[in-house]
Amino acid sequence: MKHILFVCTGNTCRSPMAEGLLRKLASERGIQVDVRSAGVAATTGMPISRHAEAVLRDHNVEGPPHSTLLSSNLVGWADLILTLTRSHKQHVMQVFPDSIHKTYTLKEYVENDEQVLNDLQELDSLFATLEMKRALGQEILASERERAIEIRQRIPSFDISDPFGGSRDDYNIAAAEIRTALDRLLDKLD
Ligand SMILES: N[C@@H](Cc1ccc(OP(=O)(O)O)cc1)C(=O)O
Repeated sequence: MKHILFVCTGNTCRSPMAEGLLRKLASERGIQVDVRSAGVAATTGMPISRHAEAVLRDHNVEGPPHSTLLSSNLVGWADLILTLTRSHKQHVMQVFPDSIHKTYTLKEYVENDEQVLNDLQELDSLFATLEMKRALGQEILASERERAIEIRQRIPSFDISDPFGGSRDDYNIAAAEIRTALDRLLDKLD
C-alpha cells in the first residue's frame, strides 16, 4: 500500500484537510492508500484548527487528532511526500536530502502540462545549484539568477494558500483547491 505524507507549515489547517479528504476520496474509489500529515514548523500535539475540523466534519471525515512536527521517521515512512506549497517542498528537500526523489508539491505532482513540468525540473535543479553555491560561498552568476526569475515568472503558482487565521470561507476555498488536486491524484494512482 502506498504511504502518502502531506506537509504544510503548522499541520493544523491544510495538510490535515488533505489527509482526511484523501482518505475519504480514496476509500470511495476503492484505492488503497495510507495517509499521514505533518508540518515543517508544527508543534506536535496542537489541536487541528476548528475550521479545518468543521470542513472535514462536513465531508464526514476525521482528520488527525493533533498536529505533528515533520520528522525523519515520517519522511522515511513515506513513499510519496506532497507539500502544500513550493517553500514546504524546498524545506523538506533541504532538511531531508534523501527525500528529493519522492517530494513534490501536491499541485505539481498532478500537473500534466509537459512545458510546465520541464520548467519545474529546471527550476529545481537551478535552485539546488544556487543553494550549493551559497553554502560553499561560491559566486552566483547573474545569468543563473535571471534564469530562475524568468522561469518563476512564467509558471503558474503551485501553492495552496494558507487559510490560517482566516474565515470559514477561506478554509472552504483551500479545501476545494485541495480536493480538485486530490481527484487528479487519485486518477494518477488508479
Ligand atoms: N505554527 C505557526 C502558525 C501556523 C499554524 C498553521 C498554519 O497553517 P497550516 O497548518 O496550513 O500550515 C500556518 C502557520 C505558529 O507557530 O504560529
